[in-house]
Amino acid sequence: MGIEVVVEGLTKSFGKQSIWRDVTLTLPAGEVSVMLGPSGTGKTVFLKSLIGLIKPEEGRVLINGVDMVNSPQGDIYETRKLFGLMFQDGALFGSMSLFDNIAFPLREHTRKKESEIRRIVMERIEIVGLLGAEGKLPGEISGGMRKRAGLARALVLDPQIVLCDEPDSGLDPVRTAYLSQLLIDLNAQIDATMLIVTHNLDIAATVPDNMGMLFRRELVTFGPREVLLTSEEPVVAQFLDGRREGPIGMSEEKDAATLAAEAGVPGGTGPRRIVPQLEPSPGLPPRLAVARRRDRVMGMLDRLPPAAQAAIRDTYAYSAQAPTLRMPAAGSGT
Ligand SMILES: Nc1ncnc2c1ncn2[C@@H]1O[C@H](COP(=O)(O)OP(=O)(O)OP(=O)(O)O)[C@@H](O)[C@H]1O
Repeated sequence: MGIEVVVEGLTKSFGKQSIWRDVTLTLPAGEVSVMLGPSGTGKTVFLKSLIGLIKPEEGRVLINGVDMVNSPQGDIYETRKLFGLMFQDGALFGSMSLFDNIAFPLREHTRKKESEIRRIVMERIEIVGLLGAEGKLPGEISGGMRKRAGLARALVLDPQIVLCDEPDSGLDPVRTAYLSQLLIDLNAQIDATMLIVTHNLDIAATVPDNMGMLFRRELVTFGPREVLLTSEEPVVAQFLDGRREGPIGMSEEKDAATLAAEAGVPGGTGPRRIVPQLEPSPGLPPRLAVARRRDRVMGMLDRLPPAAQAAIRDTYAYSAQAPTLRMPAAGSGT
């Protein structure tokens, strides 16, 4: 099972530029979480802070008792091996075949024999639906395939925590839908704790158990998906409705005059409809996180806003009756 990630009071700036302050949240073990936020709000910096690649000035990131901010480098390096990382561009080596790209972490960080490496790599290639493409170079395949290869590479060291930085960037809506299904299938197969950074509203609506949002140097909210999806917080509502009216401007924040001029412009289009979360593809095991999440969320129900409580009750009433929202299995063309 994946490992819980506890973030406490994390604060980061670069020189005089404050990125975010006092970020506190817990990524529950084995569940899928999404971090939303307008461009430039420090989502990538947040991911890098979780693995100890960027040092926040204050706060802690606790993983299995190791603080990824303040522990000795050796402990941070060891704990980093628990992570699988998928970067925006797939970060593949252009001169290596997909097979060699995906095998790279195994050859670099383990002493496994080539036969064992082959078995692991082919297994991960199958999980991400790239069987048959393993001999190709990254330049010979589509952007969606490169992303899936990046995901396969993130999986070879059996990570217990998977971080994906904008896995949908550059993908069309259909490819993004396949990718959403792949992320849920992956969670069912490996039960890892997953954090996905994205702007994509379809991924946000259908994939995560939990959602958060960074804006104006703060974590606006983080919790069960129903909390954010029913939130009336202006920045959350604007982001989820994809509107221009609201606190988010072209350069992240609008000035007071623009906001005042917008006062009175009708906002959203009424209550948002919450679509059901995706289920694993047929033939895959159920996600173990589902039962754990249900117990966890029901235990905190009376502390959540009324709209979120109602949505959570609906979620579980719905899943008891008709547990199916599913994309076809990923094909090799995406
Ligand atoms: N190593 C660094 N040194 C100085 N500033 C940095 C560094 N890394 C990131 N920044 C700054 O931190 C801010 C947040 O960047 P980040 O890439 O985390 O945003 P983001 O929310 O991931 O954006 P996007 O959604 O556009 O990818 C930016 O202003 C960026 O210039």
